[in-house]
Amino acid sequence: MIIVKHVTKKFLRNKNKKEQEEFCADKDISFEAGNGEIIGILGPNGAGKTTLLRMIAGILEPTEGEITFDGMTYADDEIKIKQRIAYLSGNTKIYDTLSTYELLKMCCDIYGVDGDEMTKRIDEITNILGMRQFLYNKISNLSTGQTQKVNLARCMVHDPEYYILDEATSGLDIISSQIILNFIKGERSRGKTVLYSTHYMEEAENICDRVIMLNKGEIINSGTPDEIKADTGMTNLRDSFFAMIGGVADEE
Ligand SMILES: Nc1ncnc2c1ncn2[C@@H]1O[C@H](COP(=O)(O)OP(=O)(O)OP(=O)(O)O)[C@@H](O)[C@H]1O
Repeated sequence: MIIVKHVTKKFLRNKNKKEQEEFCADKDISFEAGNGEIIGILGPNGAGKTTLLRMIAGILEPTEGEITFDGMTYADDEIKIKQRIAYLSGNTKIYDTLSTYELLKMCCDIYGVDGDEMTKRIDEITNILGMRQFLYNKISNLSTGQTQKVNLARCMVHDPEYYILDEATSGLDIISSQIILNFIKGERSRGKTVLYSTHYMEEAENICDRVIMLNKGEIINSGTPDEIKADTGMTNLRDSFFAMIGGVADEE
């Protein structure tokens, strides 16, 4: 289980040409994600989704608050946590002069997955994500969707317990998206914990057990998609979101 307790992240931004000001990218965020659950982190551009996931992945340190993974914290158990998480970020650069196979082998080396276990794991991942056809091609020659599959594949070679997925299906066609969504659902049924940020409200409604809706760094609602729809009197999450924020507004 991942527990996020009163997490805040403050950054400095330029107020004008001369002055800087502090602002909260995430403000007092608390939620829990249990084993066998997919939790959607939803919100518009700039809502604070990536910042939140980067803190949960141990890349950014919260200004305030605490994050625990089955009781472990980054302060005491950083290596143990990092051995158990998969973090997929929207802008990860991968070694594109390697082939998919070479990259997966390198990731296996990093996580200490070797011998028969490595062969089995690469084979499983290749089948699940449908990568057989381009396994030995250079990553620089792959399409956007194929590259995104490689990106997901490289963070799961160690059979992680917690998935932190930022825009996993961004830019993918419906077939590639569905392969990734099916994989995520499969991992949920194996008891894994999945945090899943997306702009696609319909997708979230489809796969998430619960969603956290963020706007301007704050949780504006959370619950099952059905609870949020009932709460706002809407028939879909997209309309619920607009109902909660009172229409379309400028970023602040
Ligand atoms: N390192 C940083 N320094 C200063 N400001 C930052 C930094 N990282 C993010 N921000 C700001 O924090 C706010 C939240 O950004 P974040 O990337 O978390 O939003 P997001 O919900 O993931 O947006 P998107 O959907 O556009 O990716 C934005 O206003 C962004 O400009």
